Amino acid sequence: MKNEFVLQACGIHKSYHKDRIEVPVLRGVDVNITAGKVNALVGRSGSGKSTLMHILATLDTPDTGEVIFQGQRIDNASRARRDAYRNRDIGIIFQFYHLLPELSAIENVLAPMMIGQSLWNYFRNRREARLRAEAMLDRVGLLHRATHRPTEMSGGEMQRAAIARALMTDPKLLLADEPTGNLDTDTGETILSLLDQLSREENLTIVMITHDDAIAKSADVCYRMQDGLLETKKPSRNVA
Ligand SMILES: Nc1ncnc2c1ncn2[C@@H]1O[C@H](COP(=O)(O)OP(=O)(O)OP(=O)(O)O)[C@@H](O)[C@H]1O
Repeated sequence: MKNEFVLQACGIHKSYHKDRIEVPVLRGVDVNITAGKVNALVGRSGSGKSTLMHILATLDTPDTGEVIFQGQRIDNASRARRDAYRNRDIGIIFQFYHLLPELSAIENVLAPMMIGQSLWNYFRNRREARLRAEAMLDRVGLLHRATHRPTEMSGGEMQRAAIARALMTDPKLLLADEPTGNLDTDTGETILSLLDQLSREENLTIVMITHDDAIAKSADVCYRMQDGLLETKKPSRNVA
């Protein structure tokens, strides 16, 4: 089926080396990320979820194996192509938001455009970028906090700002590493519903890493990381 899987990884092996001892983490991971769905990668702490996410984001390279985005290999693509993939094709959000403390919410949303000068080419001019930033803050329900700095926002608001920043280039795919890991249960649920809504309304594919089975079960598709391998795909909402 064309485009059923927006992102695929096959035969991913990854070991770390510490004090000349090999620490195998991924031992042949295969994953097919279903387009337009919320895909959860669940596993206990230390099982290798973040390692896999970094490889999917091309922030790290596998020892062996392939990462394929929209049918094209991305793990061994040129540096320029990998940069474009990270900066435009996908959005990334993290547990601790990674906002710059001295910038307001809207400046944080615009920050990747300021730092990566080439990203300015994505917009015709600064005004267009600013309008897009305002629209994305509005999309995540944070426009009323546009001028607030991170210390003047709640955890949920900071994560909304990070989501708005990730949406700036209209990515196909959002990678989320424990997006609710630093939030209380209720705030976490509102962020999960926002991600769910974005997936359904914008046809955005979401890959969400979590150690929490309850969160994983709320996803459309769930994969479990165990002993360096990813268990077969299951429709999580049907799992007891
Ligand atoms: N740079 C490194 N050098 C050596 N070992 C590492 C390194 N980074 C991670 N590890 C080890 O690799 C394993 C997997 O780490 P990873 O962060 O991918 O797990 P995780 O499932 O995301 O865990 P958590 O849910 O606690 O964040 C862990 O046992 C960790 O100690």
